[in-house]
Amino acid sequence: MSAADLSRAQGPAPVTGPRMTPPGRGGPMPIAVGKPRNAGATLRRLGAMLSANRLQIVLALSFTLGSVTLSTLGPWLLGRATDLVIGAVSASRAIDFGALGQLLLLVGALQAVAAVLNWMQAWLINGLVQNLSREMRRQAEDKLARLPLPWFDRQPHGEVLSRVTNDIDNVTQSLQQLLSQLLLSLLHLIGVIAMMLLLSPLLALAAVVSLSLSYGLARLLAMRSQPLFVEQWRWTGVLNGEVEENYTGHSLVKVFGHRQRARDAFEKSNRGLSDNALGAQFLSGVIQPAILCIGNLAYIAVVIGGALRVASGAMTMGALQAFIQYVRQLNQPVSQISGMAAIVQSAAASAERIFELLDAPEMSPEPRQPVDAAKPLGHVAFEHVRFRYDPARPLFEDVSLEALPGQTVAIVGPTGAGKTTLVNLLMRFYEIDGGTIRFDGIDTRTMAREGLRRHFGMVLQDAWLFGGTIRDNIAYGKADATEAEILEAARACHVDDFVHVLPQGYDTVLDENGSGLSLGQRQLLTIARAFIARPVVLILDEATSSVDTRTEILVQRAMALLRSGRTSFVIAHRLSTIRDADLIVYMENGNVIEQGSHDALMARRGAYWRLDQFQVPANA
Ligand SMILES: Nc1ncnc2c1ncn2[C@@H]1O[C@H](COP(=O)(O)OP(=O)(O)OP(=O)(O)O)[C@@H](O)[C@H]1O
Repeated sequence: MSAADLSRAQGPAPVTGPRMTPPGRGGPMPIAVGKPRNAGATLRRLGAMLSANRLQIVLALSFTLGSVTLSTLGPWLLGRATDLVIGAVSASRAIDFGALGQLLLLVGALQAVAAVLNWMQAWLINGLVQNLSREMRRQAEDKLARLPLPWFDRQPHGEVLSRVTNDIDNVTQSLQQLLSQLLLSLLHLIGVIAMMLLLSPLLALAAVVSLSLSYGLARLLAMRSQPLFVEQWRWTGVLNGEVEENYTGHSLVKVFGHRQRARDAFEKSNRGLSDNALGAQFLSGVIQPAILCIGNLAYIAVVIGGALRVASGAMTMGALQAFIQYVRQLNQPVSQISGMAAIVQSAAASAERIFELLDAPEMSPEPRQPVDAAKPLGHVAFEHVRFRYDPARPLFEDVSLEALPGQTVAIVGPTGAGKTTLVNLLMRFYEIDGGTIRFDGIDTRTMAREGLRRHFGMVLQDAWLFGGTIRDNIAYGKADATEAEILEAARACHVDDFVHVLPQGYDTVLDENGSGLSLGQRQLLTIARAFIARPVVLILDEATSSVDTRTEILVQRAMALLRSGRTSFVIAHRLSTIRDADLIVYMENGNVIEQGSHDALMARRGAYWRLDQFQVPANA
């Protein structure tokens, strides 16, 4: 059995993925996660999740409205101040500095209040979105623990990890932007257009026409650049894959003389990436200058038209000044709103992937009143067990075997025989389709999964360690392990032999690959971990990988000690190590072909005998 089987049960580790740069927009970028299938329904569901904090949303909306209204009044009041000065000068009157001061103070106060309201809405929305993000992570984490292993089999690991990390992250960042900026920009746009219409409907029309032109052009360029961005990220993925493959298989690439082929493939991907990135960046880079250019032309038209209206007395100088300021403010909300479409799409696609995970069918529910063995003895029995991973591919059709308390049962057979599957079913990583598996006479389906698994200890081929000290790695087997127990386990399993020569001893920090320790040492460490847990039933997956002879003897010795006095299932790859097992079960294509003691099976001269003959030279 590989550690992958176990790690599937233990859930994912974080990964990061590429982020996509949409045209003409700064700030956090949406991830290239594809198009949502049903954006409307997904956004409604997101909205329903957000509506749990209705009060915060209403407050944030009110603050935004207040902030935009106050800041939009600024240019108009300044225009009135200008008219006050010009009116006094042209009528050769003294300037009313009192009124002027009041107007300027009012503008300053309005801007200050608007800034405070703006800050408060950002703070509220930040809290709102972070709450949602935390809730989504919590739900995803809970869900992963409830999903059956077959679900994980169908998903690439990276895909699951990406949903829990990148997608939630993307939804959070996008919502943050959407909620704070979209509304602000929309209200700002409405406010500015309303003020312009009030000041001069004719000039307002000219400004709105120019605005529509810039928007149309921006959309056209964005549509052209979009496929190039998609290609850019596709090539980035290909290139990343190649770099990873060539880096991890560096020596193999060289040994098999594939260096030139790897270089050619890399060159192709590298060119694909740079060509598409160049096109995408060029088109998206043109958007801002084009908008700016149209905006400037409109600005000139407004200034000339406005000046003519002032000259004809249809408009005051202050009104023109205010109008020009509003024209200047028009572009920003428009470009922000146009960039939001990409964020909405990206957020909806990510949210859809998260909801897919949250809605995936779960494991069969736990029994209402789970049964457990009061004094577990370790009696395990498979009774006519039927099981298929794939309904169309038969595997276990009628498997029966029994391990009495304290017995060692060795499971042997060619690759793909079903040895790991037997363990998967025993631990209820998968549910059987028929028959019964009993633990101390209790049908395991009537036990809680956690409760059942507590009786088992596993030592797998791929010695699974986690980032932490050697002490932590041993103590992982027992939550409240004392120092004396850790030392006892370490000594019994020959871990102490190599740890006491390490400069940091038991405080030596390992990474999750256990680098710094040999394979044999890592195996000894996992044996010590099982030793300290003192489970009733042991599952040992014998190492096939070669370790040096001395370490192998130590591993064998530690495993033998671990087995003594407890029921053990040993997935054996070398028959020499299981000759003294109480029961040897020979499997092939999911069927138990033979079972009995070594001597009995040898006497039968069947499949086991043939396997033994085949292995003799290796064992000799
Ligand atoms: N998660 C899975 N989904 C679908 N089929 C699977 C899954 N795991 C194993 N199988 C299939 O079930 C059969 C038994 O596999 P299993 O891993 O139990 O064999 P094994 O005897 O442990 O092999 P090995 O000695 O190579 O580890 C194989 O045909 C395998 O392809």
